[in-house]
Amino acid sequence: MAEDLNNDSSESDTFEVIDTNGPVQIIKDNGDHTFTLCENDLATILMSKNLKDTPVVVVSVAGAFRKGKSFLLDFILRYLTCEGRPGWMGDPEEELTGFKWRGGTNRETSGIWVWGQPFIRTNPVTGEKVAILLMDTQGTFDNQAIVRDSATIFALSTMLSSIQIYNISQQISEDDLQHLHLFTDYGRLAMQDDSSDSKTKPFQRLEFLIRDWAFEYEFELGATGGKNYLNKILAVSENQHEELQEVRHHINNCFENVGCFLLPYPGRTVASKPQFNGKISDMEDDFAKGIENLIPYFLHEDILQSKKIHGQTLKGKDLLYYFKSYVEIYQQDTLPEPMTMLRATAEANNLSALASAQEKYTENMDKKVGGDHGYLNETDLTTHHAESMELAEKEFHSTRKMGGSELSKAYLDKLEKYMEDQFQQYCKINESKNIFKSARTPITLFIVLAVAYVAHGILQALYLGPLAMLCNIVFWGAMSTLGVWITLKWRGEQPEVAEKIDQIAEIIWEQGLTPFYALIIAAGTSAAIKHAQTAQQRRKSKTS
Ligand SMILES: Nc1nc2c(ncn2[C@@H]2O[C@H](COP(=O)(O)OP(=O)(O)OP(=O)(O)O)[C@@H](O)[C@H]2O)c(=O)[nH]1
Ligand SMILES: [Mg+2]
Repeated sequence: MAEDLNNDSSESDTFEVIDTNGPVQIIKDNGDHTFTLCENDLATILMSKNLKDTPVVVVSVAGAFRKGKSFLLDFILRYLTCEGRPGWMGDPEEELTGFKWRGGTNRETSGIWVWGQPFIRTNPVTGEKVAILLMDTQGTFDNQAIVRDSATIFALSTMLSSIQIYNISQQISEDDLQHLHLFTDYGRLAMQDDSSDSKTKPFQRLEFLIRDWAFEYEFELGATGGKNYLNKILAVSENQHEELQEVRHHINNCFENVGCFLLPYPGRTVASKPQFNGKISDMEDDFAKGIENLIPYFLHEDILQSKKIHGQTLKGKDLLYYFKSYVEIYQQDTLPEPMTMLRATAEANNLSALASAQEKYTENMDKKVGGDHGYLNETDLTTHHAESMELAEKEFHSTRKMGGSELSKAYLDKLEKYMEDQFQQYCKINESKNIFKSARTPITLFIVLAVAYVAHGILQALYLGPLAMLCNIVFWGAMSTLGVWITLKWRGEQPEVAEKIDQIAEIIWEQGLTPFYALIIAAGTSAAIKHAQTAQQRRKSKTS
């Protein structure tokens, strides 16, 4: 039934030939929270003669770090290598090799690895010939990873596998479900495709694998106990909190099939002896039996299903394309940042404090500078802005927030920037209400034409013909500009031309009329003072 797959690179001679006789890293952790696809190495495997046009079954193991994922994959390897024949578990004294695994606290697997030699099988039920590809992943939440790293690896392995084995220690906690929710949603986001039918589930098969299961008296070991246990965990009831219900609905909506297998504790040697090298003789019998039952449950030829995306079966060459495009999506900045619950809550707190502080500012500004109010002089406007800022900042500080002062400071800066921007808008609105200012252009033009008219008359009387002519030109120039301005304003056309006229009028006003106006005011004031002094002197002399 099985065929040996020899990598024939004749059709892939654009790739540098690599040794595919063992684990091959296909996604590299760059150590700076970014990942790179090892395209050449992946292409060497997926574009090989036998795999390129063969539907692929991708078996992935993902979950928290240091929980025996690579160790399990090495037993899957033995099963596939022996084609599942009796005794496939091997010699009880044989060392366990394949994907690298070891004890200790430091992470072993980094990025994503696949076994370089896929296994060809034919499903006896469907007659479909498929190639099985084993995928080992970096554990989530190791001490070097941020949430995005874990989410990226988990999401990529879920998106690109047909069986995702979610490896969990001891029992399924709400935490495990929340993480699954976050990671698969991160995957679903990257997979979003307008052409896809939103009713089709994005992922195929999810298998919870519970290690060190200790409650055999409640749920028996193996797939049956696992199924019952999972039914209990994923049950949705009306009196459950909305958040719990949502996670459960999400899992059901994301995966076509969900299963669970309960595996017992492997014994102290496996769990904590540094000398342990994977010998079956060092394992508890129950555990070895569990492994023996578990792998056919996952990989029995009858239930093998090739990888499908949007309903389309993927062959080796298609999988290469999807790897490239999905990794690329995670390398861009277009996806939202997945966050820890604490960070997300803290950001939500700060955002809501920011929103209410912004509201406070606009509400208070509107009291004096809003649409219904008249023009406010510059000093009062600035004072009112300062008061509103103070009120808004007080509002921001009075809201309780998680995340500490550093995060809070970033939002306070945003608030200040918002208020400054808003203030500029308020200044413009206020300016537009200044009737005198809006009448400045016609007044200026009118004064210019009046002065030119009078000057023309005087200069003509003095026989200064050329100068009088110049005044005449200024008069008609000002008159027609005023006509154009009034027409444009009235019809609301070509505002840029009207604006240009306003600017010219402004210059004439500032340069010519304002000093003249100041002169008149000064002269008027000094005349008034003089008049008052004379009147006072007269009164004094009368009384004496
Ligand atoms: N308690 C317990 N330990 C196990 C089990 N299976 C394997 N181990 C031990 O777990 C340790 C880690 O095994 P690995 O396969 O390297 O774990 P991993 O999850 O791949 O680790 P990372 O690659 O670092 O994420 C080894 O010492 C194994 O002997 C199990 O079912 N229960
Ligand atoms: Mg590992």
